[in-house]
Amino acid sequence: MKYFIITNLFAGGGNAKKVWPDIKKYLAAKNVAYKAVYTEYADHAVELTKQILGKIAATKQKDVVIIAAGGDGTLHETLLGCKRYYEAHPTEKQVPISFLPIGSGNDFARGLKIPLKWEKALSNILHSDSPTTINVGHYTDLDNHTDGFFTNNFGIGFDASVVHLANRSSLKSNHFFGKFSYIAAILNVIINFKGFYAEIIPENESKHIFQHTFLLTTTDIPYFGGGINIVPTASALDDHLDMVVVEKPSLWQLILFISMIFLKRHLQLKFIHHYHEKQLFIKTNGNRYGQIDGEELGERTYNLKLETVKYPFWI
Ligand SMILES: Nc1ncnc2c1ncn2[C@@H]1O[C@H](COP(=O)(O)OP(=O)(O)OP(=O)(O)O)[C@@H](O)[C@H]1O
Repeated sequence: MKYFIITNLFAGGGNAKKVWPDIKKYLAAKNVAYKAVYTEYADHAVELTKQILGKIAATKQKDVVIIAAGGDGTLHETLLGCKRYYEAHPTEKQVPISFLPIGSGNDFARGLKIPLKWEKALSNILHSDSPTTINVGHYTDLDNHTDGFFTNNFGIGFDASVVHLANRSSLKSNHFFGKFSYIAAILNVIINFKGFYAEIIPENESKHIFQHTFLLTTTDIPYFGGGINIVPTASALDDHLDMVVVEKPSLWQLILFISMIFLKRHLQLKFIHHYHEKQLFIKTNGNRYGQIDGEELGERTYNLKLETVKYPFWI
């Protein structure tokens, strides 16, 4: 087996850079055939993936795996690179994606029970002998006819506003104070957030309308936001997506919501709506922040179709 490793040394607030020399030593000690490439800017992993797949096809290499080594953002870009490459080359055999979690949140690893310790995760990759089909999230923007994919979640509202604010915080780049940028952003959003209008159309159902939406997250895995178990029953192995809509809570409802998350019983609360569907449509009014796999989508309105599509993973 040969491994192509797409490495984001900036993942995990410097953690990836710290552990990378040990990962290389581990691979050398086990005589693993691999080639590592490094991301040099945001979105670079998409291009690197396409280039690697092009070379694999041109040299007719078999028994190859692409490993995304970094955080969920690096995995997201690697999946996008693969999907875009095979859209252009539909007859080629799809190379499986593997994930070495050396980022910050690592929600995909938590969701798929990939060990968070890199030694164990890498050992599992090297001992795996066949691909597993994962149903990743796929969205189509019905307004501008673009599309994209997500391994974890697509969030509109609260979670996306937190990602947006935290990314702009002067604390974020500090290795020690980085996590406080999220706490500060969460408090800021809780105080200032205004609920927004959203329409949800589950498969074969009529429209559900929410006038004051706080959180509208579609997820393929149980976790979001770096380990928050938002839908404990979600699974990337089935062909369904889970959506959680939280109506703007009062302070006591918010406290109840957070407490119930720890007990994994928050989905029973009256102001929380849970959907488990093969296909969902979302329409929102007013500009709102969006996030996809923890990466910012900017501020806009949404008119989306959401479903799953398959891709082979090496986990
Ligand atoms: N050389 C680079 N310089 C700056 N940004 C980069 C570079 N390489 C990758 N990036 C960007 O870094 C961002 C974060 O990467 P990633 O998600 O892998 O790590 P993380 O945020 O630490 O982990 P997680 O998403 O699991 O919390 C991504 O948006 C990616 O595009």
